[in-house]
Amino acid sequence: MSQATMTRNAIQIKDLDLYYGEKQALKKINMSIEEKTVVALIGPSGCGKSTFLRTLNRMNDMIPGVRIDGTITMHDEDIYNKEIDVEMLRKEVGMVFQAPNPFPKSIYDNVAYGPRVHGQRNRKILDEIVERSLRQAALWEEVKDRLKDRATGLSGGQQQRLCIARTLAVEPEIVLMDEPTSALDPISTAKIEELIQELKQKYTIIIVTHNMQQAARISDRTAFFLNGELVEEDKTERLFSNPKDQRTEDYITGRFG
Ligand SMILES: Nc1ncnc2c1ncn2[C@@H]1O[C@H](COP(=O)(O)OP(=O)(O)OP(=O)(O)O)[C@@H](O)[C@H]1O
Repeated sequence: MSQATMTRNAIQIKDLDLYYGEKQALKKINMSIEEKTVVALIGPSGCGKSTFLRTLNRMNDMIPGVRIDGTITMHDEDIYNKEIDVEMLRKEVGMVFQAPNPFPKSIYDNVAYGPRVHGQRNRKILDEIVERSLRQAALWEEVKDRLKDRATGLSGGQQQRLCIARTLAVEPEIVLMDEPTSALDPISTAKIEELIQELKQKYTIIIVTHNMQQAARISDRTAFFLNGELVEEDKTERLFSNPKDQRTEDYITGRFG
């Protein structure tokens, strides 16, 4: 097989069940996610999209009463294995949240935060990481002359790109995004969507979105969730033009949701 056609899974999910106490929020989810693709998770409110996203870097571990069965494999290792270092996992699988949440620090310190936590103290290397990450997040030109300014003074869209830069600074393999544009205006949303297209050359991106048009615009594959089940997962174009399951068809044509 030639290099160009060789694909590798970034992460593989097998028979995943998740319970919040008695309530089952994810039911036997099976999915393989290829590296360097954009995967959109869609479905009506409460269907389990965010819960599923959070299982991929063990963010649900922090919620009391959560029980998880099944396996999630990255590099041939189950990320729920007791020996896994969860901090390292979250470096490999970064996350960007719905509302931009920069730390009340300078722009520079926000981006340098992760590398510093992981032991990087060399100023020159930190400078390089900060510039590279801000460039990757398409924010460098806008902030290069005010890196010492407080991040909270940036616009919402700039703050969200800063949060993306902060995630990229530790060189993750996978970036999880939970409705990253829902708090942004249309221009900022367009910038983030464009950025996601750039980022997939280097990263695997898994994004929860309420917006089907957004899923259709930016993702290679789309997964439709309903009541904790993964109903259908396919190439985005195919899922929207020729869904296999009646429930997917009903959802994408707006019969419920
Ligand atoms: N911390 C929690 N404790 C108990 N139940 C929860 C918790 N978080 C989510 N749930 C429940 O799990 C189900 C799935 O929720 P989840 O937030 O994953 O759905 P979602 O598809 O992301 O919804 P939305 O689009 O509204 O964000 C819902 O029934 C929700 O009430």
